[in-house]
Amino acid sequence: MLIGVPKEIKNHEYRVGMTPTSVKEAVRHGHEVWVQANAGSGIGASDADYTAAGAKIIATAAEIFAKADMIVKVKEPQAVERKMLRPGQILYTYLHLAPDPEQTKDLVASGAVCIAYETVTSPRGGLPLLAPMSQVAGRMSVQSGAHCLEKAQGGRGVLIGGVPGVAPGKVVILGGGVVGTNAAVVALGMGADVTILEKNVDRMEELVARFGTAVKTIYSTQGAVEDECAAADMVIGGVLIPGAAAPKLVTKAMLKDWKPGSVLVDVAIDQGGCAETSKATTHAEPTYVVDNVIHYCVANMPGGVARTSTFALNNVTLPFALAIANKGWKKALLDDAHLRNGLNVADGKVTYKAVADDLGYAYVPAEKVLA
Ligand SMILES: NC(=O)C1=CN([C@@H]2O[C@H](COP(=O)(O)OP(=O)(O)OC[C@H]3O[C@@H](n4cnc5c(N)ncnc54)[C@H](O)[C@@H]3O)[C@@H](O)[C@H]2O)C=CC1
Ligand SMILES: CC(=O)C(=O)O
Ligand SMILES: [Mg+2]
Repeated sequence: MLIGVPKEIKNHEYRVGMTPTSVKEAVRHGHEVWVQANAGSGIGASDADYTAAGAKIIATAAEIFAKADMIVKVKEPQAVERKMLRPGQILYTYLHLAPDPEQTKDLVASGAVCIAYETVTSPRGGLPLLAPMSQVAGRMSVQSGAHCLEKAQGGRGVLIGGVPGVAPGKVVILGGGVVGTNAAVVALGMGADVTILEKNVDRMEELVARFGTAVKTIYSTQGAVEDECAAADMVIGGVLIPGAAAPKLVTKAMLKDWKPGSVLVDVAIDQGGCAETSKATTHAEPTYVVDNVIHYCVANMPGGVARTSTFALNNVTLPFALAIANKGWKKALLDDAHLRNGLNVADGKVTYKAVADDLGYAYVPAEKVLA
């Protein structure tokens, strides 16, 4: 199979779909890999590194999209990339379609086979191709939020860990999954006062088993969200209903009760965000203020630490990329129900129920497209 790796073009997105090591592995399995010139420059991988791994360096994305059987990316295809997709071409990347009707419309129109990293599942539960980026974003969220709390950034002027004699800042984490757990690791490491709001009782038991009494867990209701967030210096949004638009836990009306200069880091923004006032921002302009609350809503946070993120992502995406390339997408998806859960759009049909429901498309199960 001819695998194509274009350079990412989203704002300040420095990750790349395949590392030289991943390319070498694909070539070893008999595949041809075309990598766009400079695609790896953001992670310190040169064209020479890719050539040494067996890739062919191609000048433009257009040439890659025109010929490749499978496009391997990181971020959802931007409008100019969507125009280049071809019927039957495989697109393997993050998509986050539920909050993105424009992208969904274009992917349906393209006739391409669109496999979303974020909905592939695992026999052990969870979302294995989302998890490493959630680990990164969760850890980064506290680092970014702490920076926003500095006065020069418009923040409250609170040092998140406090000092002897002065209480630490209060960090409230909405959702105790991968983002939430990793945010807690860093917030606790910095000495913050940490509370996690969660809906899943088993998950709360796991959090307590892991962190002991160092974190407080509270069952997530609207009242709990109101009370805890109003007392917080930093709120981190890490809720998820897989594939669906994020639930709006924080209403605009709630913000008037929040501390002036407090910060909301809405990591869930790639699924639309968990606050009514959240809208996606970029690394170039990561924040804006609503009702004296700083909003940090960068939809590709891991792109900011592209080296760590690219290697972490490739660790989990490569085995499935090889399965698709070795067997062809239909057999790979028929053989593996968990990879099949990644199929969001194929042959002009929406094959992921939450996306179809949220955006008003007819839902066609993946099994029907594969029949
Ligand atoms: N902005 C960015 O750059 C990045 C964003 N993300 C996003 O972060 C979000 C969270 O991802 P993960 O932690 O991997 O998901 P996860 O599935 O591991 O955790 C989500 C948690 O939210 C909980 N939850 C659901 N509804 C809730 C509610 N009403 N109140 C409290 N908790 C609730 C679930 O029980 C679950 O434990 C996703 O939207 C993901 O796409 C992930 C990586 C990077
Ligand atoms: C998960 C995601 O959206 C990202 O890593 O950018
Ligand atoms: Mg997005």
